[in-house]
Amino acid sequence: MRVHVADHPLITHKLTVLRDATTPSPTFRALAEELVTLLAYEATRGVRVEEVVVTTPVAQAKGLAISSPRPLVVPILRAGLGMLEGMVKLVPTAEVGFLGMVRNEETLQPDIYAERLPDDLSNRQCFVLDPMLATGGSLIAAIDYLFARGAVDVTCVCLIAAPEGLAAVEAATAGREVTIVVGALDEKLNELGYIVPGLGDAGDRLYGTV
Ligand SMILES: O=P(O)(O)OC[C@H]1O[C@H](OP(=O)(O)OP(=O)(O)O)[C@H](O)[C@@H]1O
Ligand SMILES: O=c1cc[nH]c(=O)[nH]1
Ligand SMILES: [Mg+2]
Repeated sequence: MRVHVADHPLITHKLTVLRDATTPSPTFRALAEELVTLLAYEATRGVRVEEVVVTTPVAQAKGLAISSPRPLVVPILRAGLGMLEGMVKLVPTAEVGFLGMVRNEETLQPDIYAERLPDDLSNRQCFVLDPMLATGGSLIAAIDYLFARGAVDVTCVCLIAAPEGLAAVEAATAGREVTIVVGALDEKLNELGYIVPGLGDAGDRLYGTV
């Protein structure tokens, strides 16, 4: 598994405002979107492309175009939806599929409650969006789901990860083509399974349920 922890002052600055408990939902949503666009730059480093030639007003120029089949972007509902616009801004031709997952707050086990994905993901590059990688249970279930459908490689874009969750994803996906791009690697999980210091419940903060 390849892990890239973003080390850029702009990303850390935006994450700092996001973490602040006094940041209201509208600002939180705007920042989450901006952060994804910055992280997507790194996450799409390995996007499959093919050589093309275009005619400029002066001459022919060799260039690159995203190749077929198009990348598939999969936000994990609910919180991952707050990252979708930022990602498709950068890759407007991507197809979008959805996975709805909720973590049982007592057992911390993920449950898939909705799915809208192409049936066949063979030969597809998938980009999973979920702001929080805590125990890793949700991301592991999402990655397993995509590989079971035929995906060939999965890149996950997260805003904040806990070391415990990252290690769990690494152990569960050994031998498969998985990349994690994350804005910050935090200290630990607390006894409730929340990332410390983290930013609280990303879904609640995005959608104003607290
Ligand atoms: O790594 P894990 O321990 O599995 O936790 C991370 C998951 O928890 C949050 O979703 P949540 O279940 O709160 O659903 P929501 O997005 O609807 O709030 C988050 O968006 C991840 O999907
Ligand atoms: O810290 C956490 C852990 C799981 N889900 C969240 O939204 N935040
Ligand atoms: Mg939540």
